[in-house]
Amino acid sequence: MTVLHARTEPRPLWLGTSWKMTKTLAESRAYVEELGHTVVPEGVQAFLLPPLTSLHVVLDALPTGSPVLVGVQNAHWGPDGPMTGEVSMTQVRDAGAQVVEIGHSERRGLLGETDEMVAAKVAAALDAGLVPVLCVGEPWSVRSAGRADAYVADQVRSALADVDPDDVSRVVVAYEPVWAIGEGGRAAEPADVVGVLDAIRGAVADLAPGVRLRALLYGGSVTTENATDLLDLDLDGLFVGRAAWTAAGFTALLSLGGRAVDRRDELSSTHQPRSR
Ligand SMILES: O=C[C@H](O)COP(=O)(O)O
Repeated sequence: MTVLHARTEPRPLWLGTSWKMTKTLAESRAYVEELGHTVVPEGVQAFLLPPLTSLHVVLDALPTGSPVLVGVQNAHWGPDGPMTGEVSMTQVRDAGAQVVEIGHSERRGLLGETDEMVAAKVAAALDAGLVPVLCVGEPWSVRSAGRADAYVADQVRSALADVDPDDVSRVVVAYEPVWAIGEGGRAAEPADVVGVLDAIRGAVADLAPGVRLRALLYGGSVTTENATDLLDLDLDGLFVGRAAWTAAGFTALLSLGGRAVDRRDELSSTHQPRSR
């Protein structure tokens, strides 16, 4: 069962995709050219996170004035300098990125990214004027032990430890349970998600009383089949992998996002106090 929530103006519904380690330059250009014909529904904030190699192609191929935000899937926390193979937040900003993904579970689990590195990256992203999309989420062992809420709240507290409370409103958090991501993952049921979203909001309230995140998203095996139920939860959007790796897939999800915005707006208007 899902519970529909009114949209609180002017908060948009975010719908974004990371292409992870897929797509050549030609494939990236073809995707964006196809997407170029899509009108992003009003009230939806779309974002694309191509591989770093395709950043420029994506920026070039988007129509002038496109509302789609473009970013990268990772950057280093340090200043420019001797760090072979890495790129800094300043460098990706200079290359045109507006958004940077931080702390995806594939990087934490497979590439040794620690909570400390994640926290340093969030602070560095904000310093560079980027929108950090901070990924958090529990492995199945933690979920099955009934500790998902506490585990994810700890990840959020740790990642935002070095952030000025006022800047918490510039951070997007994506709740992505590790067991829900990628091939072999299974999408979380709405009931799996709500408690963790509340725990994230609770952790943010402890760190920055009265401050709301820029957006709180869900990600992990999102498809056109489950997006509507997920978008009827009290969250600000979805972060999608495979289902948006074609322009047609992303377009279909944007359209579902537009319908979710309409439902939220309708609900808001029916809850307006009557004028006297
Ligand atoms: O970056 C997106 C998430 O990791 C979800 O990926 P997925 O939708 O392919 O499960």
